[in-house]
Amino acid sequence: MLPAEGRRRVQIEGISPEIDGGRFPIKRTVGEEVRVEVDIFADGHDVVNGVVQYRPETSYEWSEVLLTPIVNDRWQASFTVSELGRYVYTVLAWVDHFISWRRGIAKKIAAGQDVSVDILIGAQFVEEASDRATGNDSVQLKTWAATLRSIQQEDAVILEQKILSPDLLALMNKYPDRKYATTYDKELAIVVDRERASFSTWYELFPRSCGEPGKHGTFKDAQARLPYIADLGFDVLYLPPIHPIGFQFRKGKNNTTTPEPDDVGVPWGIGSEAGGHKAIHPDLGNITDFEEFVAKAADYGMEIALDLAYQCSPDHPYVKEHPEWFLHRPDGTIQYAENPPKKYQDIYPINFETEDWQNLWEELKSVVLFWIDKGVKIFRVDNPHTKAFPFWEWMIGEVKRDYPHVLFLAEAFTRPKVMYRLAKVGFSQSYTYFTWHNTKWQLTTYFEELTSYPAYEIFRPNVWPNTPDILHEYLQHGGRPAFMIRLALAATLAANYGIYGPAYEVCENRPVKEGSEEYLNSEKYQIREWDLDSPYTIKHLIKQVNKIRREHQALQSNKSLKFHNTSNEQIICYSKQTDNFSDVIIVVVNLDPYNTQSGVVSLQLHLLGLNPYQSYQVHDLLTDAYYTWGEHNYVELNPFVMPAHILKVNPIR
Ligand SMILES: O=P(O)(O)O[C@H]1O[C@H](CO)[C@@H](O[C@H]2O[C@H](CO)[C@@H](O)[C@H](O)[C@H]2O)[C@H](O)[C@H]1O
Repeated sequence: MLPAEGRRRVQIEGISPEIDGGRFPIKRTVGEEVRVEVDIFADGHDVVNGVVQYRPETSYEWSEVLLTPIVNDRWQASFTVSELGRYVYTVLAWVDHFISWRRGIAKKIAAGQDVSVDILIGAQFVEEASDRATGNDSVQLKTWAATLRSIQQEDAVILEQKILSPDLLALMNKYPDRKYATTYDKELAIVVDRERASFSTWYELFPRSCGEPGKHGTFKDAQARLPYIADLGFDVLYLPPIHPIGFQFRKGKNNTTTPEPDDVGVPWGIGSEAGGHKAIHPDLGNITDFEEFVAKAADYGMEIALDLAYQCSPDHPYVKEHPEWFLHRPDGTIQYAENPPKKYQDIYPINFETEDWQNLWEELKSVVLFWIDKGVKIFRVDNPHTKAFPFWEWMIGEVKRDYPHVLFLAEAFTRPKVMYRLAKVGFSQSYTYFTWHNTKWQLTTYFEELTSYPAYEIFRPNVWPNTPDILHEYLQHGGRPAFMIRLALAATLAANYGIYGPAYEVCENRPVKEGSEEYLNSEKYQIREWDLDSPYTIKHLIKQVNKIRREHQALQSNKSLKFHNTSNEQIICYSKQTDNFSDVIIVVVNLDPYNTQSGVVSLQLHLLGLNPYQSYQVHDLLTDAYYTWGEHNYVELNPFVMPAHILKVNPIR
């Protein structure tokens, strides 16, 4: 069968970014640039030309930006996304007969050949363009066509001046002949989020631990903690589930399955007679208290992130009202949830293969809409990898269509492909393996992967040195210096990071038993009191580091992250900078929490916009010291004093 149009000679291939053949969108935040690269070429020697077309998905009008050649038939163009929501982009390319003609005639003139017929051909192209143009441009092009026709072969100077005039070229570029243009056969999507998606500083807090000693804390008590958390410089306050907690199979302190009558249970064991995912734990307060809490947090510049844990305690109303949403075993019981080797005896997982999946999906979506209505704009999603991918793609897509400012953080610690897929189906941010990566090699290779194509386009890392589930042995054994080191790394390697506090700032390091990553007397199972004024706390460092992040744009994105050589395996060095080098930050960290380490860091100065033959000044934003640096620099860091340098580069002009 003949193609509908066989005269489209340009081939378009190798477009980037394009995720899985265009199946998934890339991610950007408002005001960010999208750089598109593509191979375009045609048969023969004709010159090709092309544009990247882009538009918000809801608009019918394309904007265009001209592609420029890089090398070897590879072209590039960049554009900026300025609105929240989804955009699409594609490529259009054509054989440019005018530019091909111009290039050919230039060579012939240079070789002194007769170009009288070529001039007439060019005039014809210009005339045709005048028909495509309107207004003054059309008049000008007609004049140009007449001028060309009047040129005599003998007028060598005029010949060159007129035919090769940049003004004529600019005018012709406005009206190319795209009759036989090739359009890339896909429109590729972009999800454009608000800035907090790419730069955020999280603090995880159990509100029930904010009360008077020995009493269950309320939202009102937690409200009193807001100035402290805001003062430390956090802008997202994440609360573990705030719903009623079940009684059947409730867990006791330290994850025992034999609770005392006064044990408070685990917040993730959601649902009791008092309600399910749309209810508030009666001991925390009521919906009005919650809304007040959200508003107060906003007054302190913080957003509340709510935990979205789609699972039910055996007492959850869904278990009675929708038994079909759970998988019943032949004996009629429901298997409790697991994330091997962890056992969650107090919760039932939802069965995403239920016959009634449409109603289930709608109900789960309604949970999100319910809390959006109460002022929540960020959801930290518990264990998303244990729920079906099609559900997430649908639910997040639906929610973001109407509420494009809403963000979802995927709390999945699982296989890399699964984690990336969750990001592709819509999660705005993702937890990472940072918590377990402590060596220079691990950190370098992992962050190089996260900041390279294609991960960079889809996966926004949110790194946590600790969580209520993970007290890494590095923190267990490394003492206060270990907490300082991991904080400095998290806050500077990734634009999104968080800590589980106050356990972090008070350097809580006792595991439930040797070899376990679980905390002793974990706040997941009991109310805890924390000494926020202990002399051991690292809150001053946290405050300082968060201030540095806010004041330095270089640290608010991951895209420029580059690692530099160091002569000592215990010392890691990396840099970040803004596109125009207005803000350049070099970070050096001693990874050894036990010993002073020293060595030489060798910087790739061209990556930092610095002249390799000139020294420059660095200002340590942690200690306020100044040093004069060059390409190779000696460093010495005592982890008991300050295990890191965060250096602002001041070029000497
Ligand atoms: O499975 P993950 O390591 O990703 O952990 C997340 O989900 C767990 C289940 O929701 C949650 O576990 C906690 O709640 C369970 C249900 O109440 C309880 O059985 C577990 O003992 C408790 O750790 C975990 O905190 C969350 O981060």
